[in-house]
Amino acid sequence: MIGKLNHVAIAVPDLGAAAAQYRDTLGAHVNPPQDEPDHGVTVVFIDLPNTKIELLHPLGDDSPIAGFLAKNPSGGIHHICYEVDDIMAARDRLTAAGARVLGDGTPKIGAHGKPVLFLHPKDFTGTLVELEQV
Ligand SMILES: CC[C@H](C(=O)O)C(=O)SCCNC(=O)CCNC(=O)[C@H](O)C(C)(C)COP(=O)(O)OP(=O)(O)OC[C@H]1O[C@@H](n2cnc3c(N)ncnc32)[C@H](O)[C@@H]1OP(=O)(O)O
Ligand SMILES: [Co+2]
Repeated sequence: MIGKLNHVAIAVPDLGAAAAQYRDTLGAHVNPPQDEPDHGVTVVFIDLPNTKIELLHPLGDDSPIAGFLAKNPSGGIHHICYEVDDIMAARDRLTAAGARVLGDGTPKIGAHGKPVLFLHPKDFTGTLVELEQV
């Protein structure tokens, strides 16, 4: 069911500083910031030869990553995103297996304009998993 690793997301306290570090210190191709109000974050995608890094910063008062950054003020790896062919079939398979799909189970449109879902970290060895239909 899960396919390629689409991205690894890192929550950061200072988006500009983190983007500059990836651009200048690590020499990576850094894309401009994208506000994603529907998700409560601003994201910066960094293109790597085999996947992407997604830098995340809270947007608005009710960001789902605010708690994570409060617990990890220097930032940290927030989630990993796997690609799936059929997100509804994936959701139904995961729900049947007893995994918690976050929200009401209805995919949202993510930063790449594709449907995404999130799975509770406590059900996947302490790791927040995002699925993106490609
Ligand atoms: C623009 C879309 C973009 C894209 O790629 O397209 C995105 O990726 S948007 C990314 C931001 N959106 C989300 O993360 C949505 C899903 N996340 C959530 O709903 C919350 O973050 C949630 C429910 C995972 C955690 O929320 P919160 O921290 O407020 O809840 P708790 O404090 O109750 O946490 C419960 C429990 O889980 C641990 N936790 C929280 N976040 C993470 C994490 N990222 N990785 C691992 N573990 C996490 C937290 O420490 C609690 O554990 P406990 O042992 O009980 O302390
Ligand atoms: Co993501």
